[in-house]
Amino acid sequence: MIDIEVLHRVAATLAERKKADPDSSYVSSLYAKGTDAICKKVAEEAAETIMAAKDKDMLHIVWEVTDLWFHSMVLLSHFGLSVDDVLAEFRRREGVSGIDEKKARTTA
Ligand SMILES: N=c1c2ncn([C@@H]3O[C@H](COP(=O)(O)OP(=O)(O)OP(=O)(O)O)[C@@H](O)[C@H]3O)c2ncn1[C@@H]1O[C@H](COP(=O)(O)O)[C@@H](O)[C@H]1O
Repeated sequence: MIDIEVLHRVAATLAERKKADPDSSYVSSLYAKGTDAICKKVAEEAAETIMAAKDKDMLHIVWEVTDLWFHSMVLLSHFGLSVDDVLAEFRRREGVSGIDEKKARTTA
């Protein structure tokens, strides 16, 4: 299994890029363009993931999901949120069936 620490290392780079020159860094250029541009990239990568899945193209599914995770991480970083916020939410949900969770939501 590959160590999840790569996500933390990339997240640390994304934080550093807040101080970088948008001409020399793709991530800085996205921060400079702002929330709408970052959201647009997230939507584009989600759409490209769907197209790869429809084509049953395993290599492109992995590439597009990586692009989707990456741009989602840029979005988190843009709002001062971290990978750990998402991992903590996964941990909170761990073992809770989506079916049970939905039932609890609709009866509340
Ligand atoms: N993981 C990534 C990563 N994944 C994808 N991309 C870039 O995301 C961009 C958008 O992907 P697309 O497929 O939409 O490409 P495109 O059509 O050319 O893009 P647009 O012109 O539509 O914006 C491409 O330029 C990819 O190179 C990434 N850019 C950076 N990283 C990480 O972020 C770090 C910082 O990057 P810089 O800020 O550029 O130094 C890097 O060291 C990496 O660890």
